[in-house]
Amino acid sequence: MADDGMLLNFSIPEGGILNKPKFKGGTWRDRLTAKKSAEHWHAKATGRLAGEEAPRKVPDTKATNTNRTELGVRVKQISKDPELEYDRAPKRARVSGEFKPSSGEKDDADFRPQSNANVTKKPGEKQDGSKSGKQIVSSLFTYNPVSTTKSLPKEDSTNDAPVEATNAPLTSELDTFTSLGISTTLAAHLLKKMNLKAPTAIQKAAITQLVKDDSDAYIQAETGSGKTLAYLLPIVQRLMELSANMKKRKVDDAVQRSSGLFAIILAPTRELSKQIALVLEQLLGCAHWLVATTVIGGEKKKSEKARLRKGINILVATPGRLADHLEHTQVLDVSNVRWLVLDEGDRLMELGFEAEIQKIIGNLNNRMRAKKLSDSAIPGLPEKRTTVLCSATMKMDVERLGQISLKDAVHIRSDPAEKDAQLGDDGADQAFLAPAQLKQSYAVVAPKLRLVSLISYLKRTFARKGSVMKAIVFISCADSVDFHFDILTSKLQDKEDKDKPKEPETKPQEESTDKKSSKKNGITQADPTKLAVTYAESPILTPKTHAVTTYRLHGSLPQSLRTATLAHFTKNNEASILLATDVASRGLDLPNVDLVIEFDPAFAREDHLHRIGRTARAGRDGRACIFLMPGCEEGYVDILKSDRKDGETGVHIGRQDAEEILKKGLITSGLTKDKTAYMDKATDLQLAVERWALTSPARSESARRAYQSHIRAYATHIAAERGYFDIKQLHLGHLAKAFALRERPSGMKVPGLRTGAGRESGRGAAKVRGAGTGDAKAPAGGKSNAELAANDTEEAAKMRKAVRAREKFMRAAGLADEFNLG
Ligand SMILES: Nc1ncnc2c1ncn2[C@@H]1O[C@H](COP(=O)(O)OP(=O)(O)OP(=O)(O)O)[C@@H](O)[C@H]1O
Repeated sequence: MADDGMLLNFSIPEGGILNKPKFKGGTWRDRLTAKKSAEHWHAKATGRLAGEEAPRKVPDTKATNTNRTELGVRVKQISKDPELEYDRAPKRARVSGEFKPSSGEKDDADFRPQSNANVTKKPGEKQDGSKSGKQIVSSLFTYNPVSTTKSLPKEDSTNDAPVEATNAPLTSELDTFTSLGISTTLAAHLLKKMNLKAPTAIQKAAITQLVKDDSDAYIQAETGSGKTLAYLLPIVQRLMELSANMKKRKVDDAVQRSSGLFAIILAPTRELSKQIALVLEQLLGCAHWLVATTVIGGEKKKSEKARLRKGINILVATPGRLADHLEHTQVLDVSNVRWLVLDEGDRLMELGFEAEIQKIIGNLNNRMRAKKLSDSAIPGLPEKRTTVLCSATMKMDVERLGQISLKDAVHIRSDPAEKDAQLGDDGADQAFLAPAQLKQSYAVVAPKLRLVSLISYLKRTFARKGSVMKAIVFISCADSVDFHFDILTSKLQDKEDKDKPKEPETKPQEESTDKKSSKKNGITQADPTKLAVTYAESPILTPKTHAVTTYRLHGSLPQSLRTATLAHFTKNNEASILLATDVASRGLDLPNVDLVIEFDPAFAREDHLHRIGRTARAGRDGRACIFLMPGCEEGYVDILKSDRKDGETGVHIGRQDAEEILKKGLITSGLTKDKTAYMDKATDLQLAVERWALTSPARSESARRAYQSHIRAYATHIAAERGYFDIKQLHLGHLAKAFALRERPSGMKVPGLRTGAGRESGRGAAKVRGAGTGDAKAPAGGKSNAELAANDTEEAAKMRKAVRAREKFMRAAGLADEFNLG
């Protein structure tokens, strides 16, 4: 037998005959190189390198750092298993089979599959993705946090059941304005000129009390219940009576503008003051001898003085401006003032007007006393001044305002049977609720999907002509409003135009592809990236059948522009969306608002109630949807439930998730069988937005600013609600994607996160996020999570203080921006 024919009866272990050597000594780099080299030769020996690639293990997605899926983050994964360890960019995968890298893109790691686990295959697609169908790779849909309320039963099925409106005019034949003590002249005017047939419940209660009694009053009723007329009607009625009496006694012809100032209405903002003045003007149409005006700043004091000099009977004012006039305008005589109304009491206090209000009340008291001593009071004028405090919500500071301004006040509510408003432990009003007919829902949307979900939601909302006329989208800060306005009013390119020369870096930042002015539907279309432009048609939302116009409103816009924008939005009878900060949350009565979207949740429950109260007014229907992120934010649903009269039963709060929103908004033909088509569409949309942001440094900068301001604003949620909106739980890297950013901007100072601590979206952020989950490890920099949390609280408190100081400074400096909250 020849040697070469000898059989050796050895069993070869599966792993090969070469045992994996243990490497000792040297630096970690030497050890790693030696290990890799051994593995290489081992693979060669087993024939893998000859033609096929060694199969890479699919990493355990749970055990890995989710941040590696971030846009622009070079993939680096550390695992205990050396076969899973790699530090190289995996191959680019095609998105929708069409995506090619943009020359302007810095890093495209987000479009690479990190592992097979990240690849969603369509039915019929080959396992290796080499394809018969398209391969969808979307980092938008990977590593998203899981919703904690997904398993809850759907509650919106009962949403269609008709609910009786709680802020509508009364329907009983007995409830007429005249039955409350309003004169037939005034009641006829209400009917004929203002189309108001019957009072609302709060009007019934307030008018009955205030037309016959001089006691102070505290009016509290839900949003959109007609509080403005509840205090204006009795004042006008009483002044008309005074005038009639003077005529009868032949003391004078009647009350006229020179007879004196009888009533002052204070409101926290110029917008609100103007709105009140408008309603008052309409009312005075039947008593033209009574004259009203406003002193609200924003125009020269000289012209305000001139109007005051001519004589007025009713004054609508902001506290800062009135206090100023009381000090410097001699001609302003307040000795006859018998009605003082403090509208939106809690807002007046929040904006720091306590000192001004105290000054005004002190001044009124002094002048009234002096007049009484001089014995020249107008006959028939009440002896005592009536102060009315008006608010939809009742917080600690409203109580404080009540202490300053009211004496033995009567508490007026829509339903006298309702229990008295009580302050909860957190100072929140337990009795205040949203109008019952308002349909509320929440959308659970992961941070990465927020932008595409918002666009999809709006697309769906305005798809059918006439279904929704007006929507307001609340956004936390001015920078973010500007950023979203720019996106919604720009023409996003579906695909990258390879032939188009890249925009030079030096090109003026304001220039955009859709800058030419045009006129459509009476609305001027212009370059929306210019701050002076506050409304423009929205190409991305406009279906074939009708135009959709997007507006923006925030406190950083000049007053004249804000006023003009609101006026235009009010008059626009076509589909329109207002993107706004909380400047639009209080008191504003914008007609025909069908939908309120809280894209960023409000900083406090009261603000949330005021925001959603911009719809479902005076008995009309309305819908409100709040975007919440999976995780702790979902706990906020309990707050939503407590907004409802039927809160205990926990019904009528609809739930939607991103998948549903994207499907409904992006898949227009219901025929598609492809269950993942929405992912394709959403990815394309996200890419289009990112390309749009990359085409100009101005846009990239705007995105970065919006992102930073958003995070800072997030840190200012009130302490009682910070459990739901915990900045330490915020996935900063994922959130960057919602601002069209491919990575989290570096060097950003986030409350609770030191600059540089999270060089990349993953690391620092992950450590801080761990704080909320009891992770005891000290984050980079040696600070404990508790310290970071404390820092966060301090930072947030500092920030709030700074905002208040800024507002105060603006007022004091005569920049007079009482509304500058954006
Ligand atoms: N009696 C009535 N009948 C029908 N509509 C009314 C009546 N009274 C007021 N309205 C309308 O209701 C809307 C809301 O009124 P108003 O702005 O006074 O509400 P509000 O209670 O002050 O709301 P908010 O708390 O949000 O400031 C207005 O458009 C107003 O014209």
